[in-house]
Amino acid sequence: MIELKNVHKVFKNKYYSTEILTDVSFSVPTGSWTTIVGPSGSGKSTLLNIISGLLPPDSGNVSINGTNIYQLTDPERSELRRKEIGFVFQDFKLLPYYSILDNVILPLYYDRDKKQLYARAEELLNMVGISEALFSRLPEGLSGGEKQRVAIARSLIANPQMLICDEPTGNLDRENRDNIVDILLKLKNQGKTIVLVTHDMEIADRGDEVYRLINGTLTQSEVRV
Ligand SMILES: Nc1ncnc2c1ncn2[C@@H]1O[C@H](COP(=O)(O)OP(=O)(O)OP(=O)(O)O)[C@@H](O)[C@H]1O
Repeated sequence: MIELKNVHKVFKNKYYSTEILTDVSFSVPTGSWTTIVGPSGSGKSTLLNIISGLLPPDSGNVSINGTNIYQLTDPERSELRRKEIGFVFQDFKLLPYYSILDNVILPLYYDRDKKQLYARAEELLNMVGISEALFSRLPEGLSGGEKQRVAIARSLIANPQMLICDEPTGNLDRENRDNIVDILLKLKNQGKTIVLVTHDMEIADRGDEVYRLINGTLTQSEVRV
């Protein structure tokens, strides 16, 4: 369960002060899919960064399974992030000079048995529909949809409970988008908790809960988009 209570965030320096989140409270039950929509610049990525322990709020609480993540030390928070949260981004963020298989194992490269790690990576790549013929390619040899499927496999390498997805289908055509949505639904049905930001109203409709972020606050969408 992810819980945010009265989260407030201002970006400021000596020239400006911009209040991005005024008072955000919501919770995401374990094993559910929550979608966040909102205008460009409304603070959706900022909110994801706060939820995932990358950006402390100015006030308010963020807890994951009852632990206030900003009361943890930095190393404890990094460890929680590494083990419990998988990330999927619009631009895939695959490393260009590593093979597909190596991209998938990289998050755990230094602390797991390599043989087991490669076996798990192969299993994950199979699960997202990437054929073995692609395992040794560099990312540049893949289509956008394939890259995103590899990125999802990478996000699962540590078997995290949560997936944070920032516009995961923003660079994809309709067919690939639907394919990624199907994979995410399958993961949700396996018990993963998904928090997804999108501009695509058709995807928003696939989640269990939809929130709109407008003027610094989050409101639950009463009518499904
Ligand atoms: N580190 C920062 N310092 C100052 N302002 C920032 C910083 N990060 C984000 N912002 C500003 O906060 C606002 C919200 O940004 P954010 O990226 O969270 O919006 P978003 O809703 O995800 O936008 P989009 O849909 O366009 O990706 C924007 O006006 C952005 O310029």
